[in-house]
Amino acid sequence: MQRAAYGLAHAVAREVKKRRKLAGASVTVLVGKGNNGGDGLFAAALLARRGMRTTAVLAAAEVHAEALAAFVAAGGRGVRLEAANAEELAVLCAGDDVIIDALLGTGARGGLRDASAELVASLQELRPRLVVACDLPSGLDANTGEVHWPVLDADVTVTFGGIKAGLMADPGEGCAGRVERVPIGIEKQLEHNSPELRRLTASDIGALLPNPGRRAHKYSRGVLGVVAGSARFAGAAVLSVHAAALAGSGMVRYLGPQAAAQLVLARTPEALWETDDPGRVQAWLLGSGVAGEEQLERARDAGSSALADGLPVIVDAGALSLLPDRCPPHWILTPHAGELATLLGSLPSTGEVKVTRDDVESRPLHYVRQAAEQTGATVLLKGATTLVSSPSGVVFSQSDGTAWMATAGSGDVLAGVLGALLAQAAESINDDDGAYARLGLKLEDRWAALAAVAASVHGRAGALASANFDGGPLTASAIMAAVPRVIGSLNAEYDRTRP
Ligand SMILES: NC(=O)C1=CN([C@@H]2O[C@H](COP(=O)(O)OP(=O)(O)OC[C@H]3O[C@@H](n4cnc5c(N)ncnc54)[C@H](OP(=O)(O)O)[C@@H]3O)[C@@H](O)[C@H]2O)[C@@H](O)CC1
Ligand SMILES: [K+]
Repeated sequence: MQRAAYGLAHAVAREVKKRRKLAGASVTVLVGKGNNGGDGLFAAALLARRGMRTTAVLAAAEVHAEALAAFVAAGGRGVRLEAANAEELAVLCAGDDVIIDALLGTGARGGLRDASAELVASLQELRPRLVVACDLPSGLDANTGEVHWPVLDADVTVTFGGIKAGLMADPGEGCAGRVERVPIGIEKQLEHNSPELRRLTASDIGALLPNPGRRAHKYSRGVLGVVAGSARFAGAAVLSVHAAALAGSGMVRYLGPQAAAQLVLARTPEALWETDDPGRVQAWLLGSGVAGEEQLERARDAGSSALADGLPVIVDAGALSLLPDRCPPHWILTPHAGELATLLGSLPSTGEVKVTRDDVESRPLHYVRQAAEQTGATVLLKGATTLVSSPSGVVFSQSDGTAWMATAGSGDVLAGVLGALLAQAAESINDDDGAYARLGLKLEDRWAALAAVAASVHGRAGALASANFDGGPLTASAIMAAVPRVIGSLNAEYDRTRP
């Protein structure tokens, strides 16, 4: 607990010092009855000793006794929270330089109640200057990222030991701000619990990105077949094919109506337009912008032959209605929340329960796992945080992008990037015993890991492109244009640092 409190106090002091002098700055810690409140009080005691004006709002009749004694001994002032003073205290706290949220931690059942809920709801409206959450924002489920409102949005979350799953899945991650981990000596124990939710780091991604060998030629580099776009949504074909070319496929074969093909070839003269049997491909991308019977039929045919030949397939947008009864794990579905709700509703195994877009958005981790389990496919659920579930239940979470990436065509670019990686990795992924094994990835979870690599490359490309415009807005084309540089720098960084 002392290590946790020290780490928390250190982070709070650093954040305050970015804005003003520490001595004389005001901090209020919101204290619940458990050890989370204890961490908050010990941290506040350390901050009091560094000259901050410290107040503790005690939200329970009994709080961590030893921590309260340390806090009082350091000169801190305690105020008891009651229904009658919740609003008034909210106004007072909102004027502070920083608030520490130590109401509920990993021992919480459900969300904030009564006066605590009232205090936090009012505070959230008053938009405090700086909020640091102790371990996790109170009201978050540490294991799922599900949220019991109200929650006080944190600027920084200082979390102890391992990064909880609930800080890597929305809507929880969206409340946590920047997450910082403080090691407290229990990390070795955590490593032995099989990690069910993983986030790949830049060096993991560098290790998994396909790299052409010297003897590579365009066929060995991975040929991607694409059934995307339609007369109405031709842009999806243009974007997905071009993104696939930029992300390193050896060749892209496009199948679709002439009008869309002309636009595809105008943007990507390297692509081939196939009017009948497309010949050899290593992987398929089906569905982005696909509409109308003729193009759906092409997607259906390509899907059937891929299934027969054991080829990996990305199933996006329009093709999500064409799934076989059971998909293999090397079929990667790429829905957004609304499409996932529709997909779940269409599966006989879901039964009578109606799943809505809102349901998926409030419990993305739950539903992405459910979809992977029910379909047998790997499922990539797009969002600010992208979750990829392997049918085994192992989930990857990547959150490398910017909010500007929620723009038309962004998903088509992701599908193209994933297609390129899949085509390049298809022939080696099952017998690769190096990179994947070194990261402790089981054979069955490799497709999910590769999809997470694509999500991260896409996110990083968006972040880089936006940074090029000083953090400004993006088009899908701008995201796409940054993809080669992101892949290049991840590879270069990995080469510099690899073991
Ligand atoms: N684990 C570790 O190794 C380390 C843990 N550390 C720290 O400990 C924290 C976990 O502490 P914790 O277990 O005491 O849980 P925490 O959330 O503070 O209190 C829960 C208490 O509140 C109650 N309660 C429950 N739900 C409620 C609700 N909705 N509304 C109101 N009350 C509610 C419930 O009591 P009950 O109602 O059951 O009597 C329960 O006793 C963790 O987040 C981290 O900060 C670190 O110091 C380092 C090492
Ligand atoms: K907390």
